[in-house]
Amino acid sequence: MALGPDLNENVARARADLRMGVPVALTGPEGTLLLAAAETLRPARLAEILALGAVDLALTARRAETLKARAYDGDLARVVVPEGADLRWIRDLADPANDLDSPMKGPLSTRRGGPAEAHRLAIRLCKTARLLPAALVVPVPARLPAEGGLVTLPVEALAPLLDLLPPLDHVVTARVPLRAAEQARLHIFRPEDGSDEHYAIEIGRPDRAAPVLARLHSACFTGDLLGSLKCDCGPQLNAALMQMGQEGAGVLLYLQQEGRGIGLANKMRAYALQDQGFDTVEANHRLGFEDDERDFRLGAQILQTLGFGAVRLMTNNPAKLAMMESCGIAVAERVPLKVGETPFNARYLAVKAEKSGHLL
Ligand SMILES: Nc1nc2c(ncn2[C@@H]2O[C@H](COP(=O)(O)OP(=O)(O)OP(=O)(O)O)[C@@H](O)[C@H]2O)c(=O)[nH]1
Ligand SMILES: [Zn+2]
Repeated sequence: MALGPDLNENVARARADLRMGVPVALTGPEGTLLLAAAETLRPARLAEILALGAVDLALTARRAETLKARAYDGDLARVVVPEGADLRWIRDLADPANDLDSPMKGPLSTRRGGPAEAHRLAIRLCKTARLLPAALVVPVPARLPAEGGLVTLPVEALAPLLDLLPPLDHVVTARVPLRAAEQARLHIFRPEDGSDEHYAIEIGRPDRAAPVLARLHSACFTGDLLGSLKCDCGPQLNAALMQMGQEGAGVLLYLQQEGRGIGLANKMRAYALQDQGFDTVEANHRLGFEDDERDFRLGAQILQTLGFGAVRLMTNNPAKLAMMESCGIAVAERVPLKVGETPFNARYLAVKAEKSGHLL
C-alpha cells in the first residue's frame, strides 16, 4: 500500500487548505489551474494569484443573479477579475452582507465559451468546505516551477468522486441513558473523507424485520443547543426522542448538516440577511446556495448499515420521504412532527410550506 495520500485523502486536504486560505491546484486537459476560496484569501496570496495571469471569480448562478451578472455556464458564472481588483472587491462579490449598502457592483463581465469544469469543481470544493461558494481560478503558466507543496487534484477523477458518498466507518457504540428513554445507545459514524462524524441514537432494540420509527435530524446548533425560537429543531429533536421512548423503540440520526448543509457560519450569514428582510430561501440564494444543500443519501446509508430497511419516518419534509424510497429504504408511514411553533418562527415555517413543499 502506498504511504502517500490517495485521491479521497487529497480531497480532504484540499478542503482543509481552502479553509486556511491556501490555494489548491487542479490538473486536466486544459493544463494546470490554481483555485482559492474567496472567503479565506489573504492579500499577499491575492497579489501572487493576480500576477499569474487572467483570473476568474467563479460564482454560482444563484449569486450571479443577485449581482446581475450573466451566467453563461448554466449553474455558474465566470466573472472576469479586472486588473487592480482588490480583496474588498472580491469579498463583496462573494458575500452578500453589504449588498444593500452598495448594490451596484458592476458592470461585471463574465466569460462565455471555453471550459468551466474546473470552476464548477472549485465551487463544489468550497461548498464541501462550508465556505461561501466563490473561488478564484487562474491558469498556471507552464513555465512556472512545481507549485511548492500545493495539493494537486486531477479534474477528471474529481467530479465522479465528489458525486459519491464517502464510505462510513462505524467507530463505536455505547449506552447513554436519556431522559426520553433509559434504553438508548449512541453509534458514531466517521466518513472516510475526513468530513464530520454523524451519530445514530438507537432507542430500545428495534426489530430489524419491521418498519422502525425513525427521524433524520439535521444538526442545528442554534435550535438544538441554544433553544433558538427562530426554528422548530429543538422541539422536534425532543419530541422525536420522547415518542421513541414512549413506544420503546426507534432510531434518530443526528446528521452534521447544519444550516441545511451550508454550515453554521453560512447559516448565520443567512440569518443576517433575514434580518434585512429576506426569507429563509431567498437568503440561501443570495449567498449563492440552493434552498437545501443536504444529501439525504447519507441517512439511508446509515440506516442500512444499522440493518434497517423500512421506516415510519417522522418528518414534514417530502424530500426526505422521496430520498429514502429512492435509496431503497421503504417508507411504511409518514409520522407528522409538528411542534415548537413560536411567533419568531411562524413565518419561517410558512415559507417552508410555500416554497419547499413542507407538509402541514
Ligand atoms: N440555511 C438555513 N438553514 C436553516 C435555517 N433555519 C434552520 N435551518 C437548518 O435547517 C435544518 C432543519 O432540518 P430538519 O429539522 O431536518 O428540517 P426539515 O428539512 O424541515 O424537515 P423535517 O423537520 O423533517 O420536517 C437544520 O440543519 C437547521 O440548522 C435557515 O433559515 N437557513
Ligand atoms: Zn433549527
